[in-house]
Amino acid sequence: MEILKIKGGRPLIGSIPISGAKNSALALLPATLLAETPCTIENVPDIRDVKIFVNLLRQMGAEVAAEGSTLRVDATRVTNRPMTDSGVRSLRASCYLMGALLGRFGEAVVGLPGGCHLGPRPIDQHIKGFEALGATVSQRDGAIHLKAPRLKGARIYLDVVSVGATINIMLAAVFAEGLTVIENAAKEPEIVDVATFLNGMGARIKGAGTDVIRIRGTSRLGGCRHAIIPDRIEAGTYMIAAAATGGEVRLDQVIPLHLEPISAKLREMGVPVTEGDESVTVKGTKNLLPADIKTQPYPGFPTDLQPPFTVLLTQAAGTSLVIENVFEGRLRHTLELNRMGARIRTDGRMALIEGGTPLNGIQVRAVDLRAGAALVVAGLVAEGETVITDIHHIDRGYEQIDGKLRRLGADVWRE
Ligand SMILES: CC(=O)N[C@H]1[C@@H](OP(=O)(O)OP(=O)(O)OC[C@H]2O[C@@H](n3ccc(=O)[nH]c3=O)[C@H](O)[C@@H]2O)O[C@H](CO)[C@@H](O)[C@@H]1O
Ligand SMILES: C=C(OP(=O)(O)O)C(=O)O
Repeated sequence: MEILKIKGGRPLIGSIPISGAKNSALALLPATLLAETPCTIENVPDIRDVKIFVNLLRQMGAEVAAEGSTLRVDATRVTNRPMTDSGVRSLRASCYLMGALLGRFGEAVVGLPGGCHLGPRPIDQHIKGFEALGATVSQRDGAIHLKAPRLKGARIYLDVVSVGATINIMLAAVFAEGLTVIENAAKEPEIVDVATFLNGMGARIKGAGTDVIRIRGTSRLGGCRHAIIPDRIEAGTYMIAAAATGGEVRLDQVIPLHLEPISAKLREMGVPVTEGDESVTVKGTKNLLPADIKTQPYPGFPTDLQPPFTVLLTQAAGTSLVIENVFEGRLRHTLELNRMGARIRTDGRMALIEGGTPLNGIQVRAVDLRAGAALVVAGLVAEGETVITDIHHIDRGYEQIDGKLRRLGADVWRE
């Protein structure tokens, strides 16, 4: 089991490129199952979740060839088989096999998805969507069984704004007869990326990025070439780390508009953020103001950046409030941060963070992906050496985190 060691106290200085978005890549890979000819996907992040998903595609009979960060996926010889192994159960995005296999074969057996433990993560809205399209859905032996001899377009209102349900319904609906309308759809940039990819394959999807998405069914899709959008969560993590260490960091290959919820919050705290065409620069300040964070679906403040942002708030001059509106169990990182010297009190979905608390390097455990990212930021700020265990969680979503941090002058290594 690898660990990360960080000697804190050095400001991050310099520039690094941001990789392709995890949450796009993990939806585009299953989307390739819908194409009759090979797809080429550029800017694929080299992260653990992608490797696991590529293995799942290979298990199903797809040919996947990599050249640098470009993947060529030929899913023409894929056969439908129950997908229930540990890879499926370790990924949240494996739930997209339901929509993609239902769309392609009219039936699917897919194990219940995994992903970060953030409290309950139901899939009732995915199922509501599949049923509205005409599928029968049942759960047996830890797997979802779906069947629909013919999918028919329908009007589907999501009771909660869900990234996963929006994408899954899009995947199933591209071959549904007639018009499917998703109302109260999620608006994340990754959803727009998936719709752009599917449209490149020949699908007819309109409205992605708004809360009403219209999908007119088609009978065939072909492969296409597509470059994944930059990972706004990876970028946001480094923006936070730059601010927390009082450094100056330029992030290249980003879409500044996607980072606006984070840039706006940093500016509110007195941290200058400047935007180029495809870059953002964050300049740390000694006088960090406190701020309140309420996580929301896009374009609100992203839940995935709440854990690392909490660390920044421990360094502000005053008390800050965090309200985690998306996942009820996403404050577990605060326990480890308190062991490092933070003073954070939690109550349900709320955390009250006392600012101006020095952090000390100790051994801590990454309980999930972004809790792990929070500990990395804490380690960069802390006095002394921080040892982070269970870093396989961090590797799920950050490409070469130690290498990128070293390029910015951090004293961090993997053992
Ligand atoms: C692989 C991937 O893209 N993961 C992202 C995706 O997760 P994921 O797609 O799982 O998150 P959702 O947007 O679906 O979840 C949002 C909220 O809706 C609830 N819900 C969701 C579906 C459902 O059927 N019923 C239901 O009640 C969830 O419990 C949660 O409270 O979006 C989250 C919210 O931006 C991010 O944190 C994750 O990084
Ligand atoms: C919650 C996350 O991922 P997943 O949905 O894949 O568990 C995340 O990326 O922070």
